[in-house]
Amino acid sequence: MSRSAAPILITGASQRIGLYCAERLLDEGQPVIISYRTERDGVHRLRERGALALQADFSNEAGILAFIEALKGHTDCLRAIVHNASDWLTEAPGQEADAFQRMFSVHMLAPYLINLHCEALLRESSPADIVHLSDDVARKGSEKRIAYCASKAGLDNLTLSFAARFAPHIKVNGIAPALVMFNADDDESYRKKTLAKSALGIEPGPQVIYQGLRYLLDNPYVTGTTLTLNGGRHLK
Ligand SMILES: NC(=O)C1=CN([C@@H]2O[C@H](COP(=O)(O)OP(=O)(O)OC[C@H]3O[C@@H](n4cnc5c(N)ncnc54)[C@H](OP(=O)(O)O)[C@@H]3O)[C@@H](O)[C@H]2O)C=CC1
Ligand SMILES: Nc1nc2c(c(=O)[nH]1)N=C([C@H](O)[C@@H](O)CO)CN2
Repeated sequence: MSRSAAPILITGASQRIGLYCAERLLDEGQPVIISYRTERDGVHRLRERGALALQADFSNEAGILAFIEALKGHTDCLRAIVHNASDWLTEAPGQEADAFQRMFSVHMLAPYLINLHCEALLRESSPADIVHLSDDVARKGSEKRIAYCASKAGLDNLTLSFAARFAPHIKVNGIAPALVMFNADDDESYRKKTLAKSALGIEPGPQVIYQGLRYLLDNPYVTGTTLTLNGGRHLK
């Protein structure tokens, strides 16, 4: 009896980019598992479309390990893992150490532990992929989000190490976007200033991330690479 298609896990898919990519994968008949931290309309929509939604908070080791255990209770194989979950924290006065710990946990410890504990599930699928969602800002640093940026730079390094460790069966790549989509509370001044930072000057929307994800999933000869999707921000 043929095995049903192995699911793709997208973390942090209750809204925005993760939700968009989960919906596109479902459109293609791809089974999807998501993690979410907050019960949002997007989670309900994905469940209605047949996705498995597992609640998880990656801000500490216990939450990450609890998610891994829950995931293994639902599947023994994975086509891919997309590490999308992220918190975009600034250094709030007096909260610096907490911010650093949370950024490290969500952007580095969670991908690290999930990759190590789920390697066997990925080896049940061929092809098999890991994709880390990073940030173009890791290229130059960020005075306003020091811990966020450092943790994304560390994530880029995890891409290199896991690509070497898991080859040839599992490909490991990253996507480093600059502005993809604004947040609802971004004011006109911020939007104008941000759009001016790239050569192309647009807010492209989440479809550009899905195009990058599709490329990485479909291409058998790419590993240890981080795709830059930044509108030419490095040219300004
Ligand atoms: N949007 C953009 O323009 C850009 C995005 N990126 C990167 O792309 C990815 C997607 O971006 P975007 O869609 O804007 O991301 P969001 O800011 O919408 O975050 C995605 C999800 O991460 C989840 N999350 C946050 N903290 C935790 C935690 N401690 N444990 C578990 N889940 C958590 C949230 O879950 P919940 O809502 O359920 O609480 C949220 O829905 C991110 O990695 C981001 O850094 C990079 C550059 C630009
Ligand atoms: N987790 C998140 N990371 C990032 C976000 C976001 O909304 N959530 N947004 C950005 C910005 O778009 C930035 O690239 C331009 O202002 C970066 N990371």
